[in-house]
Amino acid sequence: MTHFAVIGPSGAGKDTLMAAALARRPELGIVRRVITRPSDAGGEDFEGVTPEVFARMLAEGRFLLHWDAHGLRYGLPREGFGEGPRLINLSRRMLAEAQRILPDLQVIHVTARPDVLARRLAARGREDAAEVARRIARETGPLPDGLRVFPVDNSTTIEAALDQFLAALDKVNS
Ligand SMILES: Nc1ncnc2c1ncn2[C@@H]1O[C@H](COP(=O)(O)OP(=O)(O)OP(=O)(O)O)[C@@H](O)[C@H]1O
Ligand SMILES: O=P(O)(O)OC[C@H]1O[C@H](OP(=O)(O)O)[C@H](O)[C@@H]1O
Repeated sequence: MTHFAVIGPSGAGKDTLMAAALARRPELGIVRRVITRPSDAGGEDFEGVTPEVFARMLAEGRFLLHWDAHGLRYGLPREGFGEGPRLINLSRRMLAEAQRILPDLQVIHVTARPDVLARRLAARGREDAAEVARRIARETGPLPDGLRVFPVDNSTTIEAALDQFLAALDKVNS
């Protein structure tokens, strides 16, 4: 089984590309995240919980990995990992820890030009303008060494980025 961490700045298109890849490669699974965000927020398919419920799940050892970002808490439930390859929408800051826990970890790094990110986040409308600005400004530093990283540029069309994304998946699985 191979684990693919899908990383990159907010608005780069991680969720869009993961969903599109799933439609084309049915053997893939996506780890459904637990997030302290209202369940009706849209975008990815996730489990929305209150901070209290998140804290309880954490104390019960329910998460393989968890992190905080954008004023929210994110958890990857252990039951989301099973047979078959998995796509994982992961914080860039979690890569080193994820690599320790999942030694076969491969990384798909989705990026887009900053002006494109800003336009897409504004159009998505999930966050207000101040939060969009904070997301654009967020820096996470260099990626850790020793990981196999496949870059995907999603500055133009989703089809062009999906071709790069699927090529990365196929390279690992071939
Ligand atoms: N190539 C593209 N062309 C036009 N719009 C796109 C493209 N890729 C993604 N989008 C749109 O940009 C917005 C951001 O994409 P998405 O939510 O997939 O990004 P993300 O990386 O998962 O962001 P976040 O980390 O904030 O959840 C969405 O509204 C999506 O429909
Ligand atoms: O900036 P870094 O640390 O890489 O990522 C932090 C978090 O930001 C995004 O959250 P969301 O999907 O917009 O809620 C990513 O999915 C990730 O979980």
